[in-house]
Amino acid sequence: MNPSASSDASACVARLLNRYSMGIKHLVEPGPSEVQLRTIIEAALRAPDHGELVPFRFCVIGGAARARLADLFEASAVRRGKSAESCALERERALRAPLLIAIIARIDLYHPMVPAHEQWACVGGAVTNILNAIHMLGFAGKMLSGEKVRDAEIVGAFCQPGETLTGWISVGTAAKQPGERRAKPVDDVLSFF
Ligand SMILES: Cc1cc2nc3c(=O)[nH]c(=O)nc-3n(C[C@H](O)[C@H](O)[C@H](O)COP(=O)(O)O)c2cc1C
Repeated sequence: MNPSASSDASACVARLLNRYSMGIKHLVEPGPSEVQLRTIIEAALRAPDHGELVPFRFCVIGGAARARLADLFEASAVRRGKSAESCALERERALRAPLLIAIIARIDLYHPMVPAHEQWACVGGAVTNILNAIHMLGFAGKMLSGEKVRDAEIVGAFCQPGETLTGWISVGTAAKQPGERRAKPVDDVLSFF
């Protein structure tokens, strides 16, 4: 550790190492306030962004707007021939958490300097920063996508031409402790050149 790092900074990193996704059925009120939401989006904007392209934008669905999203999710499941049970579950995916953040990628496939994979890396960084900020503010969340991100009607509700609907981060307060997680050893991914 850098000797100039404060004990506060160490505590922050320790907290980051405890970040986990929480299933939507365990996300309850309260969700973040508007001020907290803006902080969360500021964190997203700190993702490493080659060329400062900001290859993403966000659309928040909270309160009564979730019912409109539930209608969209359900109609998509019906179109895909899902069972009544699956269709009901799709409604729940929109209604359970206090708030959802749609992640909309804006990838410039023909950018002369920044290839698409670098822009996607930035989108991933934004998603991670959102999840970390949610966690650091005492909330919990989970990113979900599924087949419906490719449903033309749902895509049309969120995206302009050329944009990609990446999924939704559900956000709320965790109603339970996280379950046991599979260990991911550092040595499996770390080498020195
Ligand atoms: C773009 C993206 C889409 C995802 N879509 C789904 C999904 O549709 N269903 C799912 O179970 N997990 C999905 N995940 C994974 C979960 O959000 C979560 O990361 C995973 O369950 C591991 O949990 P952890 O974040 O606690 O490590 C997605 C993750 C990302 C980044």
